[in-house]
Amino acid sequence: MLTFGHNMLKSFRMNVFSVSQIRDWDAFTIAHEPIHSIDLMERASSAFVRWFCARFDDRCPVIVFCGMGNNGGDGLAISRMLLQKCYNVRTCVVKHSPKGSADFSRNLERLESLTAIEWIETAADIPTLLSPPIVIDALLGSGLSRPAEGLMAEVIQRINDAQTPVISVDIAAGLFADMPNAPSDSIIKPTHTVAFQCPKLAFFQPQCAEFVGEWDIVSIGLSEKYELQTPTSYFYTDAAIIEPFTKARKKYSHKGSFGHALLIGGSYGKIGSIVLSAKACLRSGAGLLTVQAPQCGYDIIQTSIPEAMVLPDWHWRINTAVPNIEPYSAIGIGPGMGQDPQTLLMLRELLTLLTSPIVLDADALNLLSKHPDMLTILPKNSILTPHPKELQRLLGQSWKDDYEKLTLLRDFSQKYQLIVCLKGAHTAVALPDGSIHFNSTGNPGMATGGSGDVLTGIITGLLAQGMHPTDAAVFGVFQHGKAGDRAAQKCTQPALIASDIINEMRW
Ligand SMILES: NC(=O)C1=CN([C@@H]2O[C@H](COP(=O)(O)OP(=O)(O)OC[C@H]3O[C@@H](n4cnc5c(N)ncnc54)[C@H](OP(=O)(O)O)[C@@H]3O)[C@@H](O)[C@H]2O)[C@@H](O)CC1
Ligand SMILES: Nc1ncnc2c1ncn2[C@@H]1O[C@H](COP(=O)(O)OP(=O)(O)O)[C@@H](O)[C@H]1O
Ligand SMILES: [K+]
Repeated sequence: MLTFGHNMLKSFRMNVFSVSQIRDWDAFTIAHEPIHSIDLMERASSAFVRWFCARFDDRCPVIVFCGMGNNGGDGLAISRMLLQKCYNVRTCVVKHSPKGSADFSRNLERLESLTAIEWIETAADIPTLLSPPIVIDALLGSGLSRPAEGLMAEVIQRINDAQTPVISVDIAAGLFADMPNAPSDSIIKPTHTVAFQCPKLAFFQPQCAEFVGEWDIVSIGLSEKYELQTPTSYFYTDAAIIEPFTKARKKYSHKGSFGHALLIGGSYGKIGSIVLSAKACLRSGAGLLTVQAPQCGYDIIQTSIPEAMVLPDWHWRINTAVPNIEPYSAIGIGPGMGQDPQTLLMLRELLTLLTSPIVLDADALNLLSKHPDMLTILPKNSILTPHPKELQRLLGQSWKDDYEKLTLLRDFSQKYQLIVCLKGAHTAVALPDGSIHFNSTGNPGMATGGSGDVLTGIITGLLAQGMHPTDAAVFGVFQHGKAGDRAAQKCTQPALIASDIINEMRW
């Protein structure tokens, strides 16, 4: 009867590899394509140059700072290509090592025949960045083996002090790609990072935000075979996710074909939360929706969402009644619900009745945090949508850095076999198989009361239509952010309110 059922996520995601996997990917491509490493560097550099030239014209003076590893080699090749396109380019190389990598040295020879290289051997050699050029940072890439120190740290500091756009090649110099830096480390603060082939884990960590800036991925044609055969736990959900879910509705489908969702929430003064969830749930395509809310919400919901049915609680201010769950294909609970002891009893009783996954948000999560024994009775693949504070409460502990946060998130999701959507920029969806899926959509305009309630409604609506819980979570998070992006385009980020996200939902 329902449209979706099996997990379609598998073939529509981008892998996020570790540094050592990226190194192996490089080597695999070199061996199997086959291609010489110097030609792969040429491919990477021209991909960067295409990105660059599409955004900055040849009137902008450019200064390329290079190290002596392969990231520096990229920088030298980028300098040559920009010179050949008539850009005004200076190339500075930081002499941090007696000898450069082989491909660095080849590119040095190639560039020296076109222009003079400025060597930085002491702090006195660092050029003054007075009339701000655009800086290209090819100082250090994914091969960073220790924090930048000495002369390298000095160069990084001087670039950061200059008020100028900085574009990092592959990753900002000094930033570890997949482990935490110390707070005192010297790291470039780029306006943009242009990464080769796949994002680095650091790009998704709030603590790395100023060391990443805006980022883009450029393809450099690394082996598809390697990507398919190499296991990873981290994935990036980009626009390709939409493809399998954009099927037209069948001609003779009817409202019964698209499930019946039940949303439980709202309390006196917070009926708006469940109204937002309800509207989003209907817009997600659910065939029917019932909302269970306290008596005080009855008129509000009937008036503001005539499309929804209402199951009023006998209690005026809070939810207390355990619903008959039989008619519903999915249930979402929590927005605006409050944490009254009677509501807790209802939640506990409801959980014992469930046989299929449920969506839990807001106060349902807070009640779970206070009574963690209930976590063990949640059906496998139930979907939790905490923001970081709610996650902290669920875990009963905080984390020392964002990398530890991901480990704790994964352990929690695997321990209880739950899907956990940790909300924020790049919402991280942790699945019971141990994988974590970072979202690509959304914007800071969505940091406004009610945005999360909208997400609960969307995921519940997708689940009600029979979508696999994994797909409902990852796809729902993606579409929620996408609608938020459309809304921000229309009304700007500060003016965006949660209702705008609902109004911009499209499938
Ligand atoms: N597959 C791809 O994506 C492709 C990647 N490519 C490019 O290769 C880059 C990775 O290159 P990479 O491995 O040579 O490393 P890179 O970052 O240049 O630095 C290593 C050098 O720096 C040194 N060093 C380390 N830490 C240091 C520190 N703190 N302070 C000072 N020195 C330090 C280290 O020497 P060590 O002293 O550790 O022996 C070594 O000499 C990658 O980011 C991308 O730009 C493309 O060309 C082709 C396709
Ligand atoms: N800076 C941001 N970038 C992208 N998305 C964001 C950002 N801030 C918040 N969001 C999104 O907005 C929603 C906020 O949810 P939540 O914190 O639960 O808000 P509320 O409780 O007010 O509904 C989440 O889906 C989150 O991913
Ligand atoms: K770099």
